[in-house]
Amino acid sequence: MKEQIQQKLSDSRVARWTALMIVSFTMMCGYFLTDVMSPLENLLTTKGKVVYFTDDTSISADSLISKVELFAAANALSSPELTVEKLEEGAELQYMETVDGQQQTVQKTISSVASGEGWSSTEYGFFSGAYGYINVFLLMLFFGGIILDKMGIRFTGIMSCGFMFAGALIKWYALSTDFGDTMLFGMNMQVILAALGFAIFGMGAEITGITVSKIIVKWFAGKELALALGLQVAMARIGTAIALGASLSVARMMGNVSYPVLFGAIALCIGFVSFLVYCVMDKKEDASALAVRQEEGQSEEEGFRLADLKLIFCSKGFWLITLLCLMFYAGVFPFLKFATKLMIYKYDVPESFAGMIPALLPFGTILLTPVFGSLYDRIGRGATLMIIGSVMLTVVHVLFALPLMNYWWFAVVVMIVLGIAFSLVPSAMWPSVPKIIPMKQLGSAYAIIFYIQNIGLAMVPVLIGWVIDDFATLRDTSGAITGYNYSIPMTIFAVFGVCAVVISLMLRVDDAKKHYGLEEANMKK
Ligand SMILES: N[C@@H](Cc1c[nH]cn1)C(=O)NCC(=O)O
Repeated sequence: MKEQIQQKLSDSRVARWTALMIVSFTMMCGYFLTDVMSPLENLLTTKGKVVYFTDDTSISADSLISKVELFAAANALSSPELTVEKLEEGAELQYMETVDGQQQTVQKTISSVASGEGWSSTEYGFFSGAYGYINVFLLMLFFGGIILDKMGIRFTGIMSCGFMFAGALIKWYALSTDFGDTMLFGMNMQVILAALGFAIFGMGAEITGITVSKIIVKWFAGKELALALGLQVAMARIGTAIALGASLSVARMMGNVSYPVLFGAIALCIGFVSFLVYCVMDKKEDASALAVRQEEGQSEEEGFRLADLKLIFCSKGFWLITLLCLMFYAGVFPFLKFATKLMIYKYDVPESFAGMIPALLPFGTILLTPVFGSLYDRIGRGATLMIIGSVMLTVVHVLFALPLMNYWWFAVVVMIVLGIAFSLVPSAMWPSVPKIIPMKQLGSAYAIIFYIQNIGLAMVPVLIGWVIDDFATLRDTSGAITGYNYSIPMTIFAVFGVCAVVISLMLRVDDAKKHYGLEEANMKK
């Protein structure tokens, strides 16, 4: 009789790709919630109601009312006695507007009205950075990695999904509640509570992120690892793209910024259930791996010891990857938080389309990240891919900073280039970590990288929000905001790009010396 050879569940193609799809779906829901507020920056930073017209222009309700009344008075028309309540879908209004430097009478029809929250750019920056506050200041990501290596994938994943969901609910509650003028720490209570929710969500999202990375390495090591990591990132980017492309329309349709968050929380609930399904597969994988080890007479896998962290901390290659991650992602994710408003004020894109241009970036990466991942699996050249991506990031931000080519199509082209850069670096960076750090310490290694990365995700939006308020906001003599000059904020993003280029070059040199294998293919022939 032929002897049955024991196999691990992950040796089955169907099983490992199914596991990948399930956990990637959970991550996708998390990424949706991470960026769901980015297209709402203009709405959040406008006070009172915002009126959207059928020609895709928008204006604050107060400013519209005074324009309509001024027009009626100037033309001896009976006063329309317009109030905010009367501004509703379908209403037609006439007033004077400056078109190409000339005063013209315009007639517009309202398509929707949504409530602005009146936040300052500084408050928006504080809120956007909150994603990383608990991770960084309470060292939760660092502990999250240790919990992952000590307590295992199932416990950590369920815990972190729970945090994501709880944080999303708090954020939704804050945005759907009117706190009046209640202030806390010099900021509106709504901003503080929404930031708290986002901080708890961010802790959950990051710990889920390292858990999912470890899951993929567990199922795909020695197989299609970079492709699998690339596909997971690609699915996550679908979440980002939907958030950037659809969030404003949902807020406009429902009349309030809280609804996109509510939809995200519902999606996350489904993502949580899908992670529970994965846990069943994970248990079976562990049982089959144990049976293989027993059959082959191998001893129990050695557990994680705190002392093992020394190996991580002493690796120069690890620190270079970590710093590259900090600089590269500081130039991308925080940029996305401000990109929609950049499109409105620098490239004159109507607000209803403005989110579509940043949404091109994750859409491009959906295809390209797995393509570059598969390239890395088969051909190698990981360090080179990271250098090229970092150079592209720098060029893109320099182009955004320069006061030239302020055409929407140019913004589209530049955003596509950024999409390529944003595919190149992650598809090479994440699969490079297991080449430097062994599996046993991988949870902690990813956690430390994410920890340092989160310092950028937490601080850069705060910095940019403050810079926009103090150095980029253009005002008329009465102090009213007339526009924004994005040169300084975009120069700051370009500096992160330059740092990423220098670090990726150093990584390439270090790889040549220490032979991590970053330039070699991942797949064993
Ligand atoms: N640590 C995450 C950061 C993040 C930001 N938004 C959602 N997650 C990360 O780096 N993920 C890998 C990636 O390339 O998205």
